[in-house]
Amino acid sequence: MKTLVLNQTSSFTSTKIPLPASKSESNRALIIDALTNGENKLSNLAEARDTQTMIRLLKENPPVYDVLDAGTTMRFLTAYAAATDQNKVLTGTARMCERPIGILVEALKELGADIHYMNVEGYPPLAVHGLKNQLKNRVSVRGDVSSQYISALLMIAPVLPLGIELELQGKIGSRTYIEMTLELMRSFGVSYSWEGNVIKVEAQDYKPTKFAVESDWSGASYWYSLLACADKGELFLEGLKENSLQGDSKIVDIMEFLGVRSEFKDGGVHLTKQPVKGLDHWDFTHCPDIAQTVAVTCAIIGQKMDFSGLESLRIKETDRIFALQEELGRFNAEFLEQEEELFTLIPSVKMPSEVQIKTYDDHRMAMAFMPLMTKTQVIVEDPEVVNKSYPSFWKHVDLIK
Ligand SMILES: O=C(O)C1=C[C@@H](OP(=O)(O)O)[C@@H](O)[C@H](O)C1
Ligand SMILES: C=C(OP(=O)(O)O)C(=O)O
Repeated sequence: MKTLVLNQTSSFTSTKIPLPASKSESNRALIIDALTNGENKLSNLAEARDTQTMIRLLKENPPVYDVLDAGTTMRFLTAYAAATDQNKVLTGTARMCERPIGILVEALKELGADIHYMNVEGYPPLAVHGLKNQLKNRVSVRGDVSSQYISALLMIAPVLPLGIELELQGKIGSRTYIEMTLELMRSFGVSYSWEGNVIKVEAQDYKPTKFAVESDWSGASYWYSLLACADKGELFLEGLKENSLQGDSKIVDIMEFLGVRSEFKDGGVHLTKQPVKGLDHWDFTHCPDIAQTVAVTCAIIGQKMDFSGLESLRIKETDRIFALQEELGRFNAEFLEQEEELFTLIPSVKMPSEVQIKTYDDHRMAMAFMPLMTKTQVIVEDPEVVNKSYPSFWKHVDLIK
């Protein structure tokens, strides 16, 4: 097993981090591009493996779409293959084949798609045989499992002969990602309405557009955490906007309580340290990807805090609740389940002189625990796991002096 040693560094001078682009925005822009008649100008597409996989599969158009471990790529390409009436097998890593997709597949089948589960009902691999005749336009989908099913259906809606009326049932998780999808669709000339729990998109053409992808706020969160945990330092994160399409920009508000001040100027955000105001509770329903970052930060800076809205964490790249509990335990912090879906982070009581972190095939486990290096020597197992969203992550860690 390959490992990476991070030597203890508790203070650093001002460093500029050339953040990578958002894989969420990139993967949406790529699907919309593939559905547009005419030429779009997409710039700053993500270096993330999830995005590079999307680019390669759309370009080479092989009979089998192997998405590896990319959730959005799996869900968006399933809807895309159906809407463009193609015969495709969709598969991925062993973990991808444990991540549910039944809600999306059943909705596509109701619309008229011919899709079969090749192994276990409700999970990849899938055999998609296109959508020849659209049977209806109104479908209901649960909103509490993954917003990616909803985004996938919305993006194909304009190119279906009858459009789609999507009725969202129950609690909606990751709502900011649905809003991102609709905003991107609007940027490409498509109109929609969202009234109550119904989103309506009529049949219409995507218009060729210039679209520049913003830097990645999920990736930015690890640098906020590093500064929150350090004794001294300043950072400049390039390419971030104050009004972002990305819900993970909520990290600005969270870190305002945990000791990091943000100032937007010079085409990015300047981070400086400020006194910790403290934070008792945060609901991560609409920003699940930064829950690990915040848990590790609190564990290191001594902030006890309640976490809710973590329901989707068990079906991501790994069971992120279990992984957090295990790895926080390595430096004597705890992530306690208090009652259903409420967790309390109990900060570290004693920091060992060296901590070895397992990463569970989850890029966010590796990146979230990096700031531990402000307090101890850290050994990260399988550091290349970051390639899923942020291949240059360790190179950027090297910039910190
Ligand atoms: O649509 C997207 O780009 C994403 C939506 C979220 O997933 P869920 O909707 O499954 O929570 C998020 O966790 C994932 O990293 C990216
Ligand atoms: C959950 C994630 O990605 P996906 O669901 O697209 O695999 C993530 O990047 O944290």
